[in-house]
This record gives sequence, structure tokens and C-alpha cells, in this order.
Amino acid sequence: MILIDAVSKRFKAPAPKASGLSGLAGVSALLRKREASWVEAVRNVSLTAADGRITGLLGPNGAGKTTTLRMLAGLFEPDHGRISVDGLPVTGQNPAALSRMGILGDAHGLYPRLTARENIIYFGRLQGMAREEAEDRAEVLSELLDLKKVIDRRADGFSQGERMKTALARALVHDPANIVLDEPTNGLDVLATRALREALRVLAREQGKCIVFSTHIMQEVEYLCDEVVVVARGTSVARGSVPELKQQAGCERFEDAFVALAFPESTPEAA
Ligand SMILES: Nc1ncnc2c1ncn2[C@@H]1O[C@H](COP(=O)(O)OP(=O)(O)OP(=O)(O)O)[C@@H](O)[C@H]1O
Repeated sequence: MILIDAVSKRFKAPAPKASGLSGLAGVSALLRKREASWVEAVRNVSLTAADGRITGLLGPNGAGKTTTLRMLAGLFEPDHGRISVDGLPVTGQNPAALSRMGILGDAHGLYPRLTARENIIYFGRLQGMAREEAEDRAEVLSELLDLKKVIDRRADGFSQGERMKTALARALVHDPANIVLDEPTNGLDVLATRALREALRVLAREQGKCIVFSTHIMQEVEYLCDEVVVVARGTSVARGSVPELKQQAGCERFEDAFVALAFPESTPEAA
């Protein structure tokens, strides 16, 4: 189970260049730039993801999804708020919490000279698994993720779909109870997308995994998610199942519901 409670994160933007203005105009230009030198990537995001369920973090570009998932992955600390995995705080890169997650980030970063199998086993060894145990898992995952054709090929030259599946197998090698994926279908064709969806369904429904993934694709959420958290401008603005969100927004189509919830200012009533 994953709990993200009211997290926020801001980043320092690159330092402004000298404006060339002098006197009062220069000072006020500098002050304006100073004010603008922080980016509020995440202002207030909360999410509860239960075991055996697929929870989607749905938001437009720049909404704060990746930043939220990076904090969940322990890559950096939130400025405010708490994150825990199976009751264990992620703060301070707590290894007990981090080892309970399999994380597929936006960069898949495989070792190109290793085969898919070697990539998976190597990661298993890094997770403290015995060689034989990691080898067995590589076999199970190549079946689940339909990797058999490429499992003994070097990752160099893999297609986008093959890279993604290998990276996912690597993230799952230690059989984590919680699975976190950042825009997992990015760049995948329709068949690869369907295969991934099917694998995620098996992992949640049959193996009881807690799955959290981010996306900006409505269809993905409609097909897969038991629970959706809508994020806009760094804030979680609505949560519920797809039918619940449609009801909340008073819309029949999910896309309309999403727009109404994420961009209330753009709805006709707001005009
Ligand atoms: N390290 C950083 N330094 C400065 N600004 C950042 C940094 N990381 C993210 N941001 C900013 O924070 C905001 C949220 O970014 P984030 O990548 O979390 O959004 P996202 O919802 O994942 O977007 P997308 O769907 O486009 O990937 C953006 O405005 C982004 O430019």
C-alpha cells in the first residue's frame, strides 16, 4: 500500500541573466526575476493506493506527476508532506521502504552490452537476491511480459517496446509488493500497450500487487484504473473511480469529466 499525504516540492529555477537595466528599473526587474526563480512543481498532492488495485495519477503535461513519483521513489525529499510504503516512511531513502517497490522511471537505462536476461539478473543481485533465485525470476518474468524472443539478445538495438519490457522485468525481479510506473506506455505501439495493460492486470488482480502509474492518456485510465487521482497545476484536484469522477463532474464522457475537473476555468459555466 502506498500513501502520499499532502506533499509539495519546489525547485530553484536557473539563475536569471543580468538584465542590462540600471537604477530603479533594474532593481525591480531583478526582484521580479527573483520571485520567479522558484518553480512550484508539486503544491499539494495526496494519493492512497491499495493492494490488488491499479491507481492512476492522471494529469496534463507539467502537472507534477513525475516529480511526485520521483519523491515516492526516494530520489529527493518532499518539502512538506509524508510518503510511506506498506507503513514504512520513504524519508531518508529508507531501504526497507524502497525495497518494497519496483520502479519503472522515464529513463529505462539498460546496460546495452548485457542481454535482457543478464540485465534482469544483475539487478536482482543488486537487490540482494541469490543468483539462482534471480535466474528463476528472469524466467517467470520473461513469460509474464512476453520477453522470450529477446531474453538472450543484447539490449543494444532493442526496440522501444523491448526496452520497456526489459526495464519492467528488471524492476519486478525482486517481486515487490508495490509497482510504480511513470508514463509506462510512452512510445509503445498498440500491441505493446495492450500486452503491458494485460500484464498490469495480472499483477494487480491475480498477484495482489499495489500498482501506481502516471499518465496523461484518458483511455489508459478508463481501461485500467480502479482509482484515479487527477492532478492539475501540482495539486490533486479530484479522486475516485472513472464512473465516480464522471458523476462528480456531471459528464458522460470521461474526457469531458477530466477537463472539467482539471481545468474548471475552461468550462462554459466558468466563462
Ligand atoms: N528539477 C527541476 N527544476 C526545475 N523545474 C522542474 C524540475 N523538475 C520539474 N520541474 C517543473 O515542475 C513542473 C512539473 O513537472 P513534472 O515533470 O513533475 O510534470 P509531469 O506532470 O510529469 O509532466 P509531463 O506529463 O509533461 O511529463 C514543470 O513545470 C517542470 O518544468
